[in-house]
Amino acid sequence: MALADPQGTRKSLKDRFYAWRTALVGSRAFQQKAARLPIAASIARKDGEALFDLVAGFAHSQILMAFVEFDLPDHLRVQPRTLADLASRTGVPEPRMKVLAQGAAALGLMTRQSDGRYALGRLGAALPGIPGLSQMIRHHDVLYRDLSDPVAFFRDGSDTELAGFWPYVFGASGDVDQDVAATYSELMADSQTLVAEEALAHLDLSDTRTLLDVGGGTGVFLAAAGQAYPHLNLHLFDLPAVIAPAAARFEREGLSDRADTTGGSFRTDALPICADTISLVRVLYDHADETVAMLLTKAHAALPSGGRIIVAEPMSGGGTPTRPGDAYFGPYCMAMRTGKARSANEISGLLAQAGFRDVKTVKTGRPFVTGMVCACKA
Ligand SMILES: C[S@@+](CC[C@H](N)C(=O)[O-])C[C@H]1O[C@@H](n2cnc3c(N)ncnc32)[C@H](O)[C@@H]1O
Repeated sequence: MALADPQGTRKSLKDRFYAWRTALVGSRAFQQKAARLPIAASIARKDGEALFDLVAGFAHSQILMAFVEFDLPDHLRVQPRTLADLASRTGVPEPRMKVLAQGAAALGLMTRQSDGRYALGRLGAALPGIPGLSQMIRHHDVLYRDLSDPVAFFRDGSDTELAGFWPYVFGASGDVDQDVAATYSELMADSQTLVAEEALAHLDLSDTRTLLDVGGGTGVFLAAAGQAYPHLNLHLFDLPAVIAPAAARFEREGLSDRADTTGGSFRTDALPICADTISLVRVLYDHADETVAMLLTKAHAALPSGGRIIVAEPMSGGGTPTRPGDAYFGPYCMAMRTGKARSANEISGLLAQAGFRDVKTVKTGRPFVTGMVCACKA
């Protein structure tokens, strides 16, 4: 049922209920009353804590950054330590180290023992074992600066530092300096181990003869696929400046007799016709819709009939926004200035538009590592 509002536009009953609920929850008088009622008080307290966590989130991230920068996981790896010990190991004055250690303990990175020494908490102990995580935290200084003026960032954001950190996405000709390529490839390779693990846990490649990984970087995903499927032929396509470490990796891992690389740019070159499955791991989210549409059309052309495409990358939650997809990868991709975090539905739409059929979203166990959408060429 729709009712007229004072401006003359008609509001649905749902919208009127929403306006009433929003005014009520935002009213100080209601908040004070709710704080005295048993169930409402517990909801209000939880909401208050959640809001405060959001308010303080940027300080939490910087405690995490300091925890990593001061190598605290390493200093605490073998034994708990006193503040004086940590202070002398890091060059941080003891009273300041106490503030950091207390903060890290509150966040689960460290714990404070009854003898006053500090140890690694479960999260802090896990961190060094997660491939690429410390490097990822370290490179956040760049995004942090880009977000330091969020009003300007969301309004315009035309001059972001992160875009310079990942210059390859601008390379229309695939023209990228070797040293620059090495810096980003290393970070990508470290973190790709997790992505490969997650993707392969939810994929069956037993029927695939040759897997072409487009934008495959230094070959971590292909090498992991090759190790998991001894019959699989591997082919990597990436910018010429990027592929040399992939060939070296295949050699090191004893995969060279069934692995090949092609240097080129998917913006200007056709994709090699060699595979019955093409994967795009963390590639689409770097690019605008037009580039993605063009790339998927090239992938469609390169596949035989019945061939398969796999898109694996962190995704927006779409209709159900998620913290990793929408409150991290969304702004991150916007700071890159060329791409965006898309939902599985948006990716499915782009795949269908490129001619793919049987488009399916694959549910992964750790969507903050990667989501996945697969489709077939008819
Ligand atoms: C975000 S990285 C992902 C690398 C790897 N798939 C992973 O998940 O670690 C994007 C990759 O796409 C490659 N790439 C970017 N533009 C490209 C282009 N025009 N042609 C081919 N590869 C490109 C980059 O060199 C880079 O290796």
